[in-house]
Amino acid sequence: MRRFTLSTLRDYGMGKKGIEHKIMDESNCLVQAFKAREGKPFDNLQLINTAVANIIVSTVIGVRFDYEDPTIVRLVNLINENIRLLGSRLVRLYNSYPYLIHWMPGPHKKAFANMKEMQNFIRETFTRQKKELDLNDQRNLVDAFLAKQQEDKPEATLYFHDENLTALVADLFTAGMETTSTTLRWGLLLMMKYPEIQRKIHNEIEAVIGSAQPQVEHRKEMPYTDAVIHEIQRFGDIVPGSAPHVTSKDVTFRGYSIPKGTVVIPLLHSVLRDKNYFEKPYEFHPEHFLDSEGKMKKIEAFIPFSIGKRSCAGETLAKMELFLFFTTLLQNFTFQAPPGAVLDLSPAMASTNGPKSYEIQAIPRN
Ligand code: HEM
Repeated sequence: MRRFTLSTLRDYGMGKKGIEHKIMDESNCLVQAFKAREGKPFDNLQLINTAVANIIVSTVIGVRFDYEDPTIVRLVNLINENIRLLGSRLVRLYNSYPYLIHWMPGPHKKAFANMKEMQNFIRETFTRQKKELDLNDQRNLVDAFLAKQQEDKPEATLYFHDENLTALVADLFTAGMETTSTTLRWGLLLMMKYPEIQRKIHNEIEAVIGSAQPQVEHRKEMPYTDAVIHEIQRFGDIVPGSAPHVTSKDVTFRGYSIPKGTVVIPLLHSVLRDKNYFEKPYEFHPEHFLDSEGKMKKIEAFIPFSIGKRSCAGETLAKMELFLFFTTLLQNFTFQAPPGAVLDLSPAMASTNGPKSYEIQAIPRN
């Protein structure tokens, strides 16, 4: 399924110019939506979520939605609520002792109900294109999946069944939306907190891009902005426990024997905060990623997408989104905190590490 997903996402634009243009267009829509706030304080959660969701939604089903469209708003709200519920104390306890907690009332019940609702919603809204399927003109990932269903091979019934289609689309929407938008929201919060860093990015944008549209090829000429984006990901540490894995055979690791079937939780958090690699692990310090000449420095402990065979399938897409959305927003705005606002950099409680809700002022730069 991973192989199918990666190659199909690639066929429909991921990692190509096509997706770059989609993100550039979406960044411009986001700029317009921010401008409509006229420099007044607002919470950027819904707008950033929806803009980022549009990229993965359009790759999977080939359409984009306006930011107020009830379909995308509902999708984003369901994902957000689940991310929040899955991080609650009782759900964490449930994950360790499911048999004990299962019958008790609590957020785990709501999380299950929500997941069901999301799957129904996805089934009804996003995957009902069987009737329109033209095998000679496959338009997106869902079409490609439905075409596989019709092949005369054992995989067609083993893997490419309707239930897996719904699960795959739900996973892609969740993985593709929440992570990138949370990182961008950390980024804007940090820009308000550290105006001098924001100023340096503005200067680099002026020197390298001017008033042109930011493109991925600008990144190699913008080491400071690149270093800041890396540091946002390191400091934000948004998936501290990666995804749980299970050993597929008995393993001996550094003298410890781990039997087959053991759940292993790789702590990306401890690597992203390793003082052997990062001079100031608990501070926001973009210089971690710059050498003495101000050039980008590669650090092997920078692993926010995890590593290995099952590392993030959307890494290339995510990096492109982070650079284009972030740079386009900073090209157009100076971000500042509303008067009297306290900028809290401790994460909110959820299954990913997102910032606590905050208000921001986007002051147009031209
Ligand atoms: C800043 C953004 C992102 C971060 C930090 C991130 C991080 C991660 C991490 C830590 C994992 C777990 C890897 C493991 O199990 O070892 C993962 C898995 C995954 N991510 Fe991302 N991700 C991001 C964006 C995206 C995007 C945009 C997509 C969209 C296609 C995506 C799709 C996936 C998928 C499909 C998996 C499961 C891979 C598998 O199990 O084989 N991610 N991601």
